Amino acid sequence: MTYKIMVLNTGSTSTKMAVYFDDKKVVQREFEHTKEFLEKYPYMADQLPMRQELADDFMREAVAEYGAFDAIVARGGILPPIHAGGYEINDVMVDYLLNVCAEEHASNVAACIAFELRRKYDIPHAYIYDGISTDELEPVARISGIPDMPRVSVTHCLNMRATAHRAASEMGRAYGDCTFIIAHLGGGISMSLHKKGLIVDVVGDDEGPFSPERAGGQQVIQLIKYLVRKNKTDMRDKLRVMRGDSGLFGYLGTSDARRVEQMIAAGDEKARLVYEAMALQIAKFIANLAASVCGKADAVILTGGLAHSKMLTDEIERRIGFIAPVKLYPGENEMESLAHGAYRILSGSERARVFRYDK
Ligand SMILES: Nc1ncnc2c1ncn2[C@@H]1O[C@H](COP(=O)(O)OP(=O)(O)OP(=O)(O)O)[C@@H](O)[C@H]1O
Ligand SMILES: CCCC(=O)O
Repeated sequence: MTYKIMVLNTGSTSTKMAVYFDDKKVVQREFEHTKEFLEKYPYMADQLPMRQELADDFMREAVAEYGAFDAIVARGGILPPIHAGGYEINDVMVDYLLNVCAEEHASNVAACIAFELRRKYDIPHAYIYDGISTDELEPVARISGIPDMPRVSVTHCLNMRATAHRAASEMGRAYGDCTFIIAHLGGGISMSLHKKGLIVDVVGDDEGPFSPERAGGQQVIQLIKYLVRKNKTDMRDKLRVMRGDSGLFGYLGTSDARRVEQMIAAGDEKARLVYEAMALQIAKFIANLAASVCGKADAVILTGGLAHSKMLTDEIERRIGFIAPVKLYPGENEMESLAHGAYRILSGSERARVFRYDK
């Protein structure tokens, strides 16, 4: 039997959908949303009807072409801490994402759309997989310094965990036997430490290096003073400082690293300084995770779109090559990772969990 799987990924600048038969991609479509276009939606939830309509159109065409689907799988949003792997999307999860979650993130609407498509097209299952709030931190990694504000794990878990499995398999080893430090270098940057099959420590996108469009970790007192000075009053304004308006974009007016490299090649010294600073910060936070395992890692893995950049990866490797061999897995493979997760659940090698939330 062949499983038909619809994949849905709502990103900050696009809505991507794909049809998979088992673990093979049949077709993918990407709907781009420009920054200017999205400006008219004050909150992420406001984008729901627009993205829902796009997804519905694609779903309708896909059902007409391929018949009924067995599952739809969506990128998980900012949920309370969850386990790695798959969860069945239920009304509790949708209610949390729409009405409880205070943090804006493009992936928050994916599960809501998938739940509705499941109902409308009578699809037996709707899942999220390796959601961004996957949290397997060791107790020692939870201690933040503020007793009633423990560290949480919010990362590009989907790509990093899939990449860790791929690297282990290419090394002829079981994932659970490897220790990897993984850096997802995308529009946002986050990192994770994989040990004995668990993600035991992380560097979140708001505590690590700055990235093409995000601020990364800051000197906290300076940040508080800055937000007050700039009169950033509501949560959305504050979050835009952290995610969207900062990083390469804030300094150089572009979040496209390829453009930044062209600027450097043309002799732009500011672009060179900022790009070098980003590489240095990435290297420092990789070393930060190395401390958690006393430097005993099997590999440092660089993934995400920026891992295509030789200028950047060479500079990172120059600084942290002493920790472990550096492996490159450029790109983000999110659609494939979602589809493969759903396929493993449908074919019985993994089980989907039930999402619960106690108010
Ligand atoms: N060949 C390349 N050389 C240098 N940089 C590249 C290359 N290809 C992509 N990038 C850069 O990678 C970054 C985007 O990475 P990616 O596509 O993984 O991020 P995203 O999906 O937009 O965001 P996120 O990963 O936070 O969800 C951009 O800065 C882009 O310019
Ligand atoms: C760091 C949170 C994951 C994401 O932004 O995609």
